[in-house]
Amino acid sequence: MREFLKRLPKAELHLHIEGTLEPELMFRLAERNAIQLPYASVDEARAAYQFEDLQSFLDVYYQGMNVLRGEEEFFDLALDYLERAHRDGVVHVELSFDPQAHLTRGVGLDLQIDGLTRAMSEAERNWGISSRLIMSFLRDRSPQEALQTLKMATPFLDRLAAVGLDSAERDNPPGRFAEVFAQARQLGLARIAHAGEEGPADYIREALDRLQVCRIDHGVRCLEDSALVKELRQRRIPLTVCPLSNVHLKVVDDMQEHPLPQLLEAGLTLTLNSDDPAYFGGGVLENYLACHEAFGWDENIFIDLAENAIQSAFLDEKRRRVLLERLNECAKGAATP
Ligand SMILES: Nc1ncnc2[nH]cnc12
Ligand SMILES: [Zn+2]
Repeated sequence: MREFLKRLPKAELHLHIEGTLEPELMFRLAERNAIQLPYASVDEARAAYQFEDLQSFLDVYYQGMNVLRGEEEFFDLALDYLERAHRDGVVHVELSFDPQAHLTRGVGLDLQIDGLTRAMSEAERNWGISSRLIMSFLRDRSPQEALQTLKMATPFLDRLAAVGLDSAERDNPPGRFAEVFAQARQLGLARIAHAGEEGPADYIREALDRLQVCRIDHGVRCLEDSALVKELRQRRIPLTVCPLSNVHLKVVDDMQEHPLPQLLEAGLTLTLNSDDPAYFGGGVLENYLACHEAFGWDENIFIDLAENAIQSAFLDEKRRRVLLERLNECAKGAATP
């Protein structure tokens, strides 16, 4: 199955580029910039990646990104990840970044976006992998700061596919960000938001109604509201589910307890993603494999999920057709049901 899942042309729609920072690269970048890390070694850093919930992870995640000081570090981070993704059979990535987490450390938005997009172009040239950039607002900071960040992004709008909303979900409902999402909409940007990861099903509804999002990141708690499930199904709103992340952040006890089979049974448009692969035990391929091991899913289910991701991606129609064609070729070689 690993070989089949590796060959399957996968699109990844939920990926925080800062969450791809492997300890090896963290140490290299720390040395380059003479930064003292709170870990004595790569092994010690990895051993510290034990989380109780989303907040305990975010504390480590924001600390780790301290080594990203200039354009070169953003470039190295993204190129390092895109090469790994390519080796795992990922053909398209939509990578989110958290500009406020860098602006507050004095790193300019131009350096962040230049470094990331330079790596994205190089990855496309080197390995044929396509990618888009999503600018996320931090929901545990003020709506005013999000508005300022959007304003700052005006010169770079042509390099952004969408805006997103992430960070600590509890007690930070999406509605707080209605104004900045309305402005993003007026600027022609698509909108997505994390909702229903740790927060209640109501936050998913609020993201749909007040932020007018076209995709929900996570969304696993939608099952608590059957009317919402019906709406998500009827409107074919994609959920970008990240099973290994949910296990590592104790949203669920283990893979066997993950609600993915119920979400599938409910007829929802699901995609599988890695969220923060450096912290949660692997990339998108490992997430596909974990589902095979936990639920016994066969090739046909993974073909459907891979198709959902390609159909739900911010892709031009020509590239979408190419990827669907590659998926078809791969499916022909798969076992028939
Ligand atoms: N899983 C997650 N939830 C919310 N914000 C995040 N930022 C990085 N990973 C995240
Ligand atoms: Zn996420």
